[in-house]
Amino acid sequence: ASVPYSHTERETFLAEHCRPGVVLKSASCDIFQNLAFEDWIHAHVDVEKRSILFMCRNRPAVVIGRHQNPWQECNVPLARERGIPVARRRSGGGTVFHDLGNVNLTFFSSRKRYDRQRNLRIVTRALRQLSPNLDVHATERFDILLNKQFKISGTAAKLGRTGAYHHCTLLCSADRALLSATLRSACAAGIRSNATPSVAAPVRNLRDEDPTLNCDAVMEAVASQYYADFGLSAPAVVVDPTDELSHPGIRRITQELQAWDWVFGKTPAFSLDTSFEVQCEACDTKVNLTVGVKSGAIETCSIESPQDWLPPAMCRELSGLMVGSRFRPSDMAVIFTAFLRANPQSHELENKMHILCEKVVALM
Ligand SMILES: Nc1ncnc2c1ncn2[C@@H]1O[C@H](COP(=O)(O)OC(=O)CCCC[C@@H]2CCSS2)[C@@H](O)[C@H]1O
Repeated sequence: ASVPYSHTERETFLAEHCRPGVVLKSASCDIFQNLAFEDWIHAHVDVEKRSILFMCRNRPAVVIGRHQNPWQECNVPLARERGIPVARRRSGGGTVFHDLGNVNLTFFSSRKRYDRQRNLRIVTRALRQLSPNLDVHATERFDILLNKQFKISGTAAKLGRTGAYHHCTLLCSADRALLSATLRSACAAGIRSNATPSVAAPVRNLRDEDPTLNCDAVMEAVASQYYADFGLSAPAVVVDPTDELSHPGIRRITQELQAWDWVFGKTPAFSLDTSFEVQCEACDTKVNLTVGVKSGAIETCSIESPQDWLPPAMCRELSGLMVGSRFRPSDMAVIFTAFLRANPQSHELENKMHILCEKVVALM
């Protein structure tokens, strides 16, 4: 299918269209819009005829792999508090952090020409062109390492029937403190599941090695290296992933990617076994929580508290109410409020219920 990438003149479009390879650069810094654009290209463009390199940067975001558990991979409550979206991509693999100091590159090609090492060679060559002394090499698992020890790029891929894409990150000047903080889970130790685990690695920014390197220079160098492979030279074409006219159906894809049911609801079944400290008459005591979650909904739940903190009957009733609801803060708030309305409690017990609700929500 032929696709007008932007509202450029017909001549320009035809010229772009006839090329065997084209570089597209996103006008958006929204993770969901950019992931939707990848999906859209994958579904609508005939990559047998020509290859595409799509480049974008995103505002801070955590991007998990298709078969991962967000609660295991990142600090979901912290991300929420900071307004950092968690996105689930369609490709497999591990979790990475994005911000405007991180460049994302997506290489679309036919399945026949799908070659991740070749794509990564384009990237490492471009980097060496900008900074000849840079020690950058792709590994067997398709990471790019700086000085043989620091990861600057991670890879994931999606193979279709005829077409495929390989996407990778490139750390230029990302916020490493925020990267570590968001990728440190608050409850990973208590989670049991067979979701794909990430492979944590020490990371570094290219800018720390060579202060002259920045995202724009890196994107430009990768684009020329990519074009050089086709014997071409041209500027990247700017595309707008919110343009429904040029990309019919893209809004719906964006909405699907943003939905809680996709990001959190698609988590492979898991159990969480954890405990938290609560104050009991000036001394600390522990409450245990065990939940089984399937398709984002709580299937089993048990709350165990010392009798003098919360009566066992109350714990049982609450656990019962939690079963069937979704593993997310808004659902918990509704349950705790409904419980207190139906069972008025002493001021002390009501206070304890609020504490319990806060502790449970802080895990979600
Ligand atoms: N932005 C970025 N770049 C490189 N490495 C990173 C990044 N963020 C985190 N990490 C490190 O990689 C591991 C996870 O490595 P792991 O190998 O488990 O996963 C990946 O690499 C997946 C890459 C996905 C690329 C897609 C391209 C466009 S949308 S996302 C993490 O624990 C950190 O140590």
